[in-house]
Amino acid sequence: MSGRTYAESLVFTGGGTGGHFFPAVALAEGLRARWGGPIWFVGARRGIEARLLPASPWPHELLDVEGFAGRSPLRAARAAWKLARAWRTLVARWRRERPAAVIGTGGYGAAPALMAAQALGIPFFLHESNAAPGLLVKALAKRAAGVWCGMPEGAAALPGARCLVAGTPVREAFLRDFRPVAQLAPPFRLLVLGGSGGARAVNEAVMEAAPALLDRFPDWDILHQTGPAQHEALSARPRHPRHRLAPFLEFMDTQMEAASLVLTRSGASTCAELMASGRPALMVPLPGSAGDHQVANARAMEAGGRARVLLQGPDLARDLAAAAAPLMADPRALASLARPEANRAVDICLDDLAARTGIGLH
Ligand SMILES: CC(=O)N[C@H]1[C@@H](OP(=O)(O)OP(=O)(O)OC[C@H]2O[C@@H](n3ccc(=O)[nH]c3=O)[C@H](O)[C@@H]2O)O[C@H](CO)[C@@H](O)[C@@H]1O
Repeated sequence: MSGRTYAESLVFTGGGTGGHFFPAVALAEGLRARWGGPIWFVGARRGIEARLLPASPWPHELLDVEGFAGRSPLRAARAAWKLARAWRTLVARWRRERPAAVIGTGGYGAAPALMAAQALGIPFFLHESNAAPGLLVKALAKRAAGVWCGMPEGAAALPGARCLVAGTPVREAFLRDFRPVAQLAPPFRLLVLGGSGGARAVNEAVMEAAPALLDRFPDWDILHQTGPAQHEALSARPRHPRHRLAPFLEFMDTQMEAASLVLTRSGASTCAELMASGRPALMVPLPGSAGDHQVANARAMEAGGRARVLLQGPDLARDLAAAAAPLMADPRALASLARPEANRAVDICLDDLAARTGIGLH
């Protein structure tokens, strides 16, 4: 994509996980409908974006960078060196081809572009989905032209920044009416999600609990997203004939629409998509996520009457079967946990972008 120029473009940067990449896709899709100028993506060569951007319509650049969190000193030093090299490359290019603004949705892949924008005085915006902001957002928030937060707790954790509570943007496939849960007919579907990378503990627990649950509830089947890394090993194991596995689900909106109940981790994008599609959830937050934000996300869903929360303990398979059984026993009663709410985050963020930069959007 190096034949195209960054000049006057809006650059989206974010990734590593889907939770950091898909909000950028959602904002870019919304922007495309309201602006005729060039749009770019900048991400990491080893993030989820490296798999998804080549098949997308977006011009993009993938940088050789890696994360710092939890690394040994040696690997952290290598990550710092790669970050500096990617930053220098972008600064050199953007001096000649100056973008109009840069929008970062977090993750290590967003660091070089956001830091390059800061160095060159290009206005930049941040989106933080979680209740507890990530490292990069904390480091850059005060210098950002605007910080768009998924939750009020995120804004409260960033004093001195120009925060706006906008919600978490969802892709345009989620900006529509969904068939109400109460209208679904047998076979009812339990959709198991582990976030963009899959969830090892949830996978193990579901493999163990599924046979008895499916025998007990003959009206149900299970579609289980394992994550690409664990798919092959899990596929080789015996399982119930109504238990299907998939490494990654491409059309998450239609998969959610077909589900009567979603058993899931509580990453911010998944929460936003469950709200938009009005699907009831049994949430098993990732233990030990930064600032315990997955527990905060799940509790917020529960407080909104949209989910039950199950904290991961030593016998997750047993706990999960005990929590799922009463929900599966009465699928129509699940409708009381289904509270669809239209997602307006894309427009809220883009209106702020227009107001703060003067970029004309229709
Ligand atoms: C382990 C980890 O670090 N998780 C974090 C990561 O979440 P992670 O990327 O796992 O989770 P999220 O739930 O936020 O987002 C997942 C996204 O991937 C999509 N998807 C997922 C699976 C699939 O098969 N197909 C598909 O399209 C979902 O529809 C959703 O848009 O970023 C989130 C947002 O900062 C955080 O809240 C999570 O704590």
